[in-house]
Amino acid sequence: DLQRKMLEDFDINQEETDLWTLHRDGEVKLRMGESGPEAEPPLTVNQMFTSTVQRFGNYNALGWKEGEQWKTMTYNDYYKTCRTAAKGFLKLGLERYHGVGILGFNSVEWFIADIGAILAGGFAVGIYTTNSPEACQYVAENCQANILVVENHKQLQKILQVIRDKLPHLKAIIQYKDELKEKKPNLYTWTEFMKLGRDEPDAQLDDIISSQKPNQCCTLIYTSGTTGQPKGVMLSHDNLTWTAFVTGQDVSLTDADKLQEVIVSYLPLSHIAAQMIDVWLPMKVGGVTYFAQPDALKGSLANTLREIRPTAFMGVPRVWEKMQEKMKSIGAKSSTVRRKVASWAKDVGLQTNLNKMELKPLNYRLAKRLVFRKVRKALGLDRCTRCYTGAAPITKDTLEFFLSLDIPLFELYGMSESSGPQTISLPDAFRLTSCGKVIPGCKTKIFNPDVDGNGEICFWGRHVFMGYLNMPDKTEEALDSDGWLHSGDLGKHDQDSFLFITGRIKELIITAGGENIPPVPIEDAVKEAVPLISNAMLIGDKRKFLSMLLTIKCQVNNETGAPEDELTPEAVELCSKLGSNSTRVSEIAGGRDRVVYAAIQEGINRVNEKATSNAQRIQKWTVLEKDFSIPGGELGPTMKLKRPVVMKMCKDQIENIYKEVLTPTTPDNPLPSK
Ligand SMILES: Nc1ncnc2c1ncn2[C@@H]1O[C@H](COP(=O)(O)OP(=O)(O)OP(=O)(O)O)[C@@H](O)[C@H]1O
Repeated sequence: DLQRKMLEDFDINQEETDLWTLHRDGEVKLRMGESGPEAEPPLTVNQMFTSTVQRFGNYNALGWKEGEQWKTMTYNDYYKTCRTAAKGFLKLGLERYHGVGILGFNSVEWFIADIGAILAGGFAVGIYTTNSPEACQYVAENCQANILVVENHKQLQKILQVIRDKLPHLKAIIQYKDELKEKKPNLYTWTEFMKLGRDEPDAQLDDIISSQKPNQCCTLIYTSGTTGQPKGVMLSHDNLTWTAFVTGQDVSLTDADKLQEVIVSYLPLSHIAAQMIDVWLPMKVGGVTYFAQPDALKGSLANTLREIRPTAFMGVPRVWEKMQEKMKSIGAKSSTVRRKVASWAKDVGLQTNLNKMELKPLNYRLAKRLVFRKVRKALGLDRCTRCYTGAAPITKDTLEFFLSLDIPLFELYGMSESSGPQTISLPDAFRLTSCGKVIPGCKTKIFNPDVDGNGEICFWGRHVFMGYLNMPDKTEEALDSDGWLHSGDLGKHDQDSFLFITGRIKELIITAGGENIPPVPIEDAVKEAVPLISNAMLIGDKRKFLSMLLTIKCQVNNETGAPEDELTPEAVELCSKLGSNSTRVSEIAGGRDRVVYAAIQEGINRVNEKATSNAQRIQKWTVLEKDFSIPGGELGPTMKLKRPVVMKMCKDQIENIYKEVLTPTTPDNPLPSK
């Protein structure tokens, strides 16, 4: 009854709306159920926020560092400031269902702009800081941004480059850090912008807020483009508030008055995982979010974690891999005794955790005292009961490394199109390499399973998005007529309903001979066989045979994150073990280092020996002059390979590979030969 009343109050007519829409002002049917979490009354963002303010108004909501000092803001002030920002946006001419693009590193201003945009009836739209000016323009134009909020002069310059004639909807730009280097019309500092809002009366904002419905769009998440042009994923108020509710319950987040949850915000906020974990989940339970420094991923994150000691922490696989590499290199330098103790403890840790012993044996307790506790303290994870990984596949090696240190990494799996999570692994529901079980109130279906139970993973629930803004074909591809979201990922369930991801249909290679080949297992096998390799990309779509682009492990520029020519110390050591003196990529690429090339060929031969068919063998390969990177554009923000981009960038090398060929293949002679 409460449910019906709420729907009536919102003037939501469930019968007359579809499960999806393409329009910025569209409404969708809420996927509500009769009981359980599906029956939870729907809420707008404003309702969720004000309910938390009522309960936890005097608790800290946000924390940031000024000089050496951490400063905080309470929920009361957080809400007031968001309203001020909302009034500022309205004053600057933000129209209903138009974008406020936010381009910058995580900060208080980022959150306030995001929520301010929503309260004012606009769309909050995160833009990746690594985007080129053209990519920023694409997003800003696609969401019809009236306002752009940029971090600093560097980001401002990108917008100024594309502003002329190309952003007809844009009315104002706000820069939230640093002084303005030059005055321009309609360019504001954060202080000037907030002053605008403070002088505005409340009536217009209150009218907008009271007209908002949970089944309308409030946020656009742009996909990062691993599968093509970014798409604007429309998320409704209900998508965000319900997903925060159900996920918070699933992972047992505690309300602020019991034990306040503490989060460190550092992953790109334009990604749904970071938004859900840093903004919406803490808001649901009255948690506090502290902002890391902009150079977090260049090294300062470790300090922030030690200072803040989060109670839950999520890293994309690359973050955990980097921690693993660092710990290994520190370990390698420590004394023999320490190394022996650590190695013994790790054996104990892995065994105990793998066997999930309820009663922890004595040697485990000893290992905990001698090693595990110290490691956690050094990482700043001593009170972090939940460490998560997700957004991209992680290797078993990294999972086992952390498990052996008594730090189980709980996997999350989901998409922007599912407001974040679809499955989560939990302390009492954990299988190594599985990404857990479906979150409560949602369903997973394996579509078209093969004999092993492998098929496309499909999602259903109130977390499923509204549609892609103005993209009928893409929306129809993603959502079938019953409303199931087709993920494009391959996976299967074990007998206990744990989901295992086994590949991505979206990146399946279909050779000219018609064979379907998932590239990731082959790429991983090559990386494992040849430790010198940093990245590998399999080529072969519509081609007669498979080939591979390889990059070598090299140093990364600390400032820009761009790959350099110099090899990593590990790579230099590997070369020297092979009998090569190379210390730079340029000494290897293009076949210049025969010794290294021979070793790579040998590794590839070993991988080929295990290939399930001739068509799955790598016939040719080449080493590129530069490693893949985010600033280079080959990797997305969660370090997933952007295959279409690499295909374009390496067009010439790829054509070369397929040029000087080889006798054509026939069914009788599937292996091309010279
Ligand atoms: N735990 C996980 N293990 C393996 N893969 C994962 C995991 N979590 C997410 N993924 C992958 O990430 C995809 C979702 O990515 P996301 O919604 O962030 O899109 P994106 O990277 O921004 O853009 P695009 O649609 O261009 O790939 C999933 O479909 C799946 O392929």
